[in-house]
Amino acid sequence: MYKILTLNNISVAGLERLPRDKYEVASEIQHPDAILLRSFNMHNWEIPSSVKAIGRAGAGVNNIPVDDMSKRGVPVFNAPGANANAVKELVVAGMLIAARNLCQGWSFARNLEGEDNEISKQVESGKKHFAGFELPGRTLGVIGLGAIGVQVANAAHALGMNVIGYDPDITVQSAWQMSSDVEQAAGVDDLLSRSDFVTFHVPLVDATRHMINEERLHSMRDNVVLLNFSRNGIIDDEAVVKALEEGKVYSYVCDFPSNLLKDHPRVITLPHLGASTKEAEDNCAIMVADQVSDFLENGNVRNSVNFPKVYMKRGGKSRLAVVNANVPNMLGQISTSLAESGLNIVDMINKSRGELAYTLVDVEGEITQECTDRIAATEGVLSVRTL
Ligand SMILES: NC(=O)c1ccc[n+]([C@@H]2O[C@H](COP(=O)([O-])OP(=O)(O)OC[C@H]3O[C@@H](n4cnc5c(N)ncnc54)[C@H](O)[C@@H]3O)[C@@H](O)[C@H]2O)c1
Ligand SMILES: O=C(O)CC[C@@H](O)C(=O)O
Repeated sequence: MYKILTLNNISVAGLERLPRDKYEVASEIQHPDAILLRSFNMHNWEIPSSVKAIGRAGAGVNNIPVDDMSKRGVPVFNAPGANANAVKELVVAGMLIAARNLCQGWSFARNLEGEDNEISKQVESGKKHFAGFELPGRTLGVIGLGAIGVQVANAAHALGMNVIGYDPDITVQSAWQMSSDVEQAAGVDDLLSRSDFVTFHVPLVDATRHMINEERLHSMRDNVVLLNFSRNGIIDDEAVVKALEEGKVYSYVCDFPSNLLKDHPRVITLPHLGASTKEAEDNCAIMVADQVSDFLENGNVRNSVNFPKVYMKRGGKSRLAVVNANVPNMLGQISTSLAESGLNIVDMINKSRGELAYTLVDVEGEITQECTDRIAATEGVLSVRTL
């Protein structure tokens, strides 16, 4: 029986992929084999030594100590693209909400008082304060052209906007999926100087932290609208509030409320709703549950942020899964240990990623505890499992 600890609400559609005869799933459980989570902050939280895999039912993994997990030989899985449509829809909504002053107008309407004919008069005299502008012909800058950025770029283009994108590491897959009308910016500064709206779809890492600061805000067009559905920390919020007060920035729409932002009249904060649709929650949970169970049961690795992609169809009687340092002669030592136990190799795959290497070996006979202990004791081996 595998034990799965959930640290956030994970959609039932995903949990149903873990059958009860093989999996015990709970939000409190001792010695879990794997953890499923969404935004729970795992930094400064003691991850039990029994954990063999972590599944993030979402895209961003900045809440998980990925480097520490790599040192322990534990793969971290995520769900690339599974919530991209949900975020795209919210970005489009955010542009419209900002351009048409919908929050301010709604708040005005909700506070109207008096008889209906009096309300009608206030509506006609007050609405001039909420006049907005339209999207076609305006330029949207998209920073980060991965699963979400590409969908946002295509949707904005379909709405008649000019779209400029920047991503130094765009994948071939993203490039294929993106409208050929999306223009490539020379860099962040080039994009910022030409955009009426700027939206961010990058992971939070050292290189993206405070990518929008006071200096960059000055280089932007007047009345720019900023949208941050990526992560708190990518934009220097204090600098944006200053730029809003100076009239440089028109509106700031983001998914990360704070005391500084939540009551500002030109800031619209939402409670981290980007991925909060039934469809996205189901997609993410199904994807990570499948990936984690395939790893626990078969050792296969799909969509890991720290492990190489490894898939091997089951053959032979038993399977050995070894995580080790990516140094010479590990494979030689593993196969020697198997040979010393009289085990014949049926199939084998070995892949590396950075400092890690991962091997699956199918053998004809039963792998003994003595054999796994010998492999586990080999210098550079981080973990060994028989499956
Ligand atoms: N608000 C939400 O609920 C929500 C939901 C999903 C994702 N997110 C956030 O959005 C981020 C992006 O998600 P995704 O699914 O598109 O991820 P993704 O990995 O598909 O795309 C990220 C893209 O950013 C690019 N990138 C990295 N550093 C860059 C830089 N310095 N400049 C420009 N581009 C850079 C990468 O090359 C990649 O193409 C996630 O990491 C997460 O933090 C938020
Ligand atoms: O789980 C969520 O609701 C948010 C997920 C989102 O931030 C992500 O990075 O995928």
